[in-house]
Amino acid sequence: MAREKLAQDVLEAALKERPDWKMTDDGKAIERRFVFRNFSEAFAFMTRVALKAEKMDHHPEWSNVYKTVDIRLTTHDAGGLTELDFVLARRIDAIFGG
Ligand SMILES: C[C@H](O)[C@H](O)[C@H]1CNC2=NC(N)=NC(=O)C2=N1
Repeated sequence: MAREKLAQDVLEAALKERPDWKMTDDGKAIERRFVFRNFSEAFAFMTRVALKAEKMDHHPEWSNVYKTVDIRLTTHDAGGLTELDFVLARRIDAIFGG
């Protein structure tokens, strides 16, 4: 899967398909906050995301405080957003949505 930075038009189209994510850092990353009922649910979600990310060899930047998980996606090798970030975002949304 491509680890090259996405062109502006492709980036805008990809973002439209992930309405819950917001672009940050001058278009270098996308971010979303996930809130759960408790820590156990938040951590279970993180475990599922971690396994998926490891399979993709593409890893989130994230933090967890109690029942909140903040995720930032960017491709370090490319210094910006690539197809991999949007594929991972879609998979994360699917895990969250059940
Ligand atoms: C060697 C290995 O494939 C790379 O270091 C991978 C690992 N996970 C990664 N994750 C993210 N988010 N960006 C990367 O550029 C990246 N590179």
